[in-house]
Amino acid sequence: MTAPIYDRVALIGLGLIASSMFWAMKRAGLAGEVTGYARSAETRDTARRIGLCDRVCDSASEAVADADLVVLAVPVGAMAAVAAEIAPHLKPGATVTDVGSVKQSVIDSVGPHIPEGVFFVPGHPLAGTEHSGPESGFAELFDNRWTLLVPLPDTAPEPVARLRGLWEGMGAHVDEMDPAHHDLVLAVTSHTPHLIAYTMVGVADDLRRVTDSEVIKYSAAGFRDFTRIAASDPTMWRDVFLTNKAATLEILGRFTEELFALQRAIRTGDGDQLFDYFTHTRAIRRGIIEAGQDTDAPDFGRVKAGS
Ligand SMILES: NC(=O)c1ccc[n+]([C@@H]2O[C@H](COP(=O)([O-])OP(=O)(O)OC[C@H]3O[C@@H](n4cnc5c(N)ncnc54)[C@H](O)[C@@H]3O)[C@@H](O)[C@H]2O)c1
Ligand SMILES: O=C(O)C(=O)C[C@]1(C(=O)O)C=C[C@@H](O)C=C1
Repeated sequence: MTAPIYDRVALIGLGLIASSMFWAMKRAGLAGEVTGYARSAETRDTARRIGLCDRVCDSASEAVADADLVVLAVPVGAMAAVAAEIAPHLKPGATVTDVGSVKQSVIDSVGPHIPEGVFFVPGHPLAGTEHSGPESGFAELFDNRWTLLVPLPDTAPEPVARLRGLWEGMGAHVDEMDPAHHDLVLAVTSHTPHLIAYTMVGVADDLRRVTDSEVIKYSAAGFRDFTRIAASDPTMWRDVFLTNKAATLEILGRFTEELFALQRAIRTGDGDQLFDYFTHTRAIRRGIIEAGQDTDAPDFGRVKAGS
């Protein structure tokens, strides 16, 4: 057990990420008292029942009063309203952070509500599952995963370093990034892949009458992964695409160009083009594993051994 990094932490929104943070903070003794608030009474009741948070409050203002760290863990589209609601109740010297999947829009919509004397350090843990709600969290979610902090240029270093310490204590590796770069990188690695998964599952569903239930019965690993991802929370993902519009449209444009090129290769029977393309992408995957950037990968040992 380490000494607490923050005496009082307030979690606003009690879903997958907030509940995982609570269990991870408790695991390592990183916070004194943790208060929590969620909009629905049902979620607050569930939180009380499962011991999520030391104190579940019936208003956001009560939860943040006297907190040294306030974590906004609601869908990106709800961040601004929550920030406006808590702003008058924040303690001078406190830090407000968020865990939203998009950063520029959170900075633009939350930033103006943060009072003078309160620090705002946006963040994003690159870890999640397709599950949501207060019962979906677990202490190990952030272990060995990245969290990106996106501090504003004029933020003092101390609150950033302290928040970094919290994430490291919860098991994460931490890096800093500027918001535009964050949003572009995530459009490639997370947002567009989710859209592709949603689309592929939609296509399979359209064909349901033709394929009967075979799509599910004979589901190969690739499609099963798509269905898992496509089960993710609709509110969260609606907000991601509405708020990271430019970057996802840019990546989708490039994606469809590549897709059309492959479609043409299939139609014209250009096996060389298909083979070269797949050889190239296989090399990218192997490069990631050889660089030790995905040690969780099941094929880590095999690729390392050169098979
Ligand atoms: N799920 C993931 O994989 C993942 C990963 C990293 C970051 N994120 C981001 O973390 C944030 C939370 O995601 P999650 O997966 O924990 O979601 P979740 O759906 O599990 O939980 C969201 C919580 O916010 C509450 N809420 C919604 N609107 C609210 C409002 N206006 N006021 C107060 N509470 C409100 C909900 O009731 C719920 O308790 C999102 O911004 C998301 O983009 C999610
Ligand atoms: O593992 C999953 O289920 C996720 O989708 C997690 C995931 C991702 O795309 O990697 C989803 C959204 C986030 O903002 C961060 C992580």
